[in-house]
Amino acid sequence: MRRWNGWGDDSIHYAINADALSFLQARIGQGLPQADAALDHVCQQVPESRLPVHPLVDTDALGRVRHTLGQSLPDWLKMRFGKISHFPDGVAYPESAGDVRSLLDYATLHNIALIPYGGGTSVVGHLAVTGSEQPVLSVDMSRMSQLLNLDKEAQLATFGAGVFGPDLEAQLRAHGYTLGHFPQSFEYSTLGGWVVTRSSGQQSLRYGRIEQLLAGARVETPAGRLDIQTFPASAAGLDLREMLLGSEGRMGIVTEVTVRITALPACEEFHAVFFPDWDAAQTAVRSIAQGKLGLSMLRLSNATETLTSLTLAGHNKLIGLLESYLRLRGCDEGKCVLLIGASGEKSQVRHAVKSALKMTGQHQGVHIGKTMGEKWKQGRFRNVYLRNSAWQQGYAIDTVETACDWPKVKTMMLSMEQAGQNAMATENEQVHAYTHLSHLYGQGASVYSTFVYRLTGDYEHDYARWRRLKSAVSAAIVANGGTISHQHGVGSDHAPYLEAEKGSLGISGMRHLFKHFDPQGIMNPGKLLPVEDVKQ
Ligand SMILES: Cc1cc2nc3c(=O)[nH]c(=O)nc-3n(C[C@H](O)[C@H](O)[C@H](O)COP(=O)(O)OP(=O)(O)OC[C@H]3O[C@@H](n4cnc5c(N)ncnc54)[C@H](O)[C@@H]3O)c2cc1C
Repeated sequence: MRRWNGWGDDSIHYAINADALSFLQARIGQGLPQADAALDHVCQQVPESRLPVHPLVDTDALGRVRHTLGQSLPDWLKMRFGKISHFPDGVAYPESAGDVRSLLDYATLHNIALIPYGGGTSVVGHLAVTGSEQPVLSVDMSRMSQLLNLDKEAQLATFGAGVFGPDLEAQLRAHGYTLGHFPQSFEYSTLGGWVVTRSSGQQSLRYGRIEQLLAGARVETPAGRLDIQTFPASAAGLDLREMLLGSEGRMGIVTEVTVRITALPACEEFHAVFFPDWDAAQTAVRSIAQGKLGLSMLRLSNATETLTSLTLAGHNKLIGLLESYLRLRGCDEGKCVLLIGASGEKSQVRHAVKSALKMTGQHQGVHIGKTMGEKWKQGRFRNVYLRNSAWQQGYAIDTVETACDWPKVKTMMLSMEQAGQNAMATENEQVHAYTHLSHLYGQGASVYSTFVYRLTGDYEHDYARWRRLKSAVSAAIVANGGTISHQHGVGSDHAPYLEAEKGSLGISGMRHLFKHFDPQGIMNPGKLLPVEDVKQ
């Protein structure tokens, strides 16, 4: 069963090996294992629902607890410490666009705030119940998950928006296709969620971000139904897909999505290349990205992330042998690992990998074959479970990400890590910070930093620590000319930083757009734009 206060299935445990634990203890100190609040106890805190009766609305406490929060660190703190101050008043599970329309009419009539709920994997507070006089209904889309149409000639597939990643891929695979969208949250996130948060999958270099995969959609808004038609390309004025992408549930509820699919690749390979230092590695990946070689993935870890991954991998002897070999080839302390993925016809894959390896070779890259890349592929959705095990050992793991142009990438990486470490230095606490470039473009790259630090066991204290680290790293992103999010979206946690990026005219344009579709301001208030903005 899905864990209510952490990541994934509660029968899956992925322990941190003893060496990795000692490594962490040596860097940031011994963790303080935490006792979690019991689900029963939290259910008892759920207040009486303020919702009028509706046949689709369920007000039972367990369902409301399960739909209260997402997966950000502050969400975890609230769930683990049992400190949830606001719950939705009910949950609805629509099965058709007609059900969604009926819920919108009900919400409009009774002035109820609606929070569309996909898979609940948001890491930026998209699902938070803000707490006001207005009752709140969570609309869980998971029952709208069918493949509704498959046009093989145009390579388009239409799904109910609540379809989860594995189900979507299984339905396509049965016909020989893939969407190729694999965010790390793939197992528990949904197509509708991907669209409205502008998600990016690990193999976006081949398949594109969700922006490129989205062909059309059906959205039920308080003002009526919006059908966004599919065209291979169009010069007919503004592109309505762009209004939906990144709308974070503020425009309406997406009920159907049509996506561009690709025939399943005949061949897929993941290779690993080590570089002696960051500068050589960054120059190599920039050249590869700008060379448009037809790869599916490039993922470059900095030295600390490389060391952390090797330690977490276990297999001491094998890693020891690998490190001796790398040392002989000039990659010692400071080495950085690059994973290279390629998918397609065998000849395409061979050609793309060969060209990439030629370029890495020109920048002192040492190719070590496919084993490490294949291991990464096998564990790519399992590694997330480490967040649970780290928590049990008394450590918090948080991530912050951005994207910026190539000339800013290295400074951005160093500034983000430093900002996170400085934020904790006031308490004399150490932060284990490391970074990778997760998505690479000709113009620049996403910069994705992870911060591991100790929990104190006190909710207020841990929340204040998170707030301080998040603010410091976000300020560093803005100061260094990055976007406040490359792939996680805005939600409530990034909303204060949006104006720095869009400008006041841009923000008021968004405000007016949402008001057009949602005149009463009932759709996911307080996310993306502060609540009062929409009502102006
Ligand atoms: C461990 C982990 C790893 C992650 N890795 C990645 C990654 O690699 N790439 C990436 O892009 N993101 C990643 N994320 C972030 C998250 O998975 C994405 O933001 C995802 O797109 C959210 O989808 P969801 O279905 O879970 O949406 P939810 O979290 O349920 O909702 C997110 C927002 O979308 C709205 N929404 C959801 N469905 C609909 C709908 N049908 N109509 C209207 N609004 C809707 C909600 O109201 C909310 O505002 C990760 C998160 C975690 C926890």
